[in-house]
Amino acid sequence: MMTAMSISAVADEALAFAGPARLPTRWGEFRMYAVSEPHTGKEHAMLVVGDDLDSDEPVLLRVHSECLTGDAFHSRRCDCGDQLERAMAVLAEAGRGVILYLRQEGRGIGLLEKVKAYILQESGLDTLDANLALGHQGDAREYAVCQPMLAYLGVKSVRVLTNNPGKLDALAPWVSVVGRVPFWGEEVTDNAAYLATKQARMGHLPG
Ligand SMILES: Nc1nc2c(ncn2[C@@H]2O[C@H](COP(=O)(O)OP(=O)(O)OP(=O)(O)O)[C@@H](O)[C@H]2O)c(=O)[nH]1
Ligand SMILES: [Zn+2]
Repeated sequence: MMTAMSISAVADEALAFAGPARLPTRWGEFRMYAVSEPHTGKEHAMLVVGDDLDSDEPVLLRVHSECLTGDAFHSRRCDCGDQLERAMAVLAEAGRGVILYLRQEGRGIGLLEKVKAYILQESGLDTLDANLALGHQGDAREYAVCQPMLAYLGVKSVRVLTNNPGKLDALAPWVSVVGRVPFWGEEVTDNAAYLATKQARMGHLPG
């Protein structure tokens, strides 16, 4: 949950937006925007399909946190890459929707620390305890930047593709969250324990 201070910190900040540019994909054509956050140096992305995002009809929304290992390398330690592909397929099929791709790798701890966490997991810790053992929060992500990103697109109400109720709570102050679309990636041997831990210890809803 964001504090009022962190919400206003982002709202007051001059984000830089570039776009839209065409992004043709195997699922269909998206419009892509880049969003630069000066105070962190992070560059987020927005993928958009369809029009009239500012109408009263809720927009399908996926808020996806960066996972280089899953999204780019197709690692099966998690379900992130599969979720990203499914989100692109669902939105392209629906003909209207938004993906906010947030550069908060490793639930916000960064790639270096995530790899350290993976090594700890190889000696028996689960995904939550590995973060804690390294002195991090279990989930260090924050979603305040979603507010100006959605406002830039004119999005007023959303149906969110997620199994993480925390994301709905995080978005609720800024946009009308009218529903949730249950959303998960493929479960395989290599990610089964990870998915089980998310449900048992991190508040995730079952698929
Ligand atoms: N620290 C850490 N981060 C991980 C690990 N596995 C995946 N991640 C990161 O977790 C984030 C994705 O979070 P998830 O818990 O899979 O899913 P979610 O976004 O909370 O929920 P959904 O919307 O239902 O997908 C990405 O930033 C990944 O890089 C891990 O073992 N350790
Ligand atoms: Zn992942």
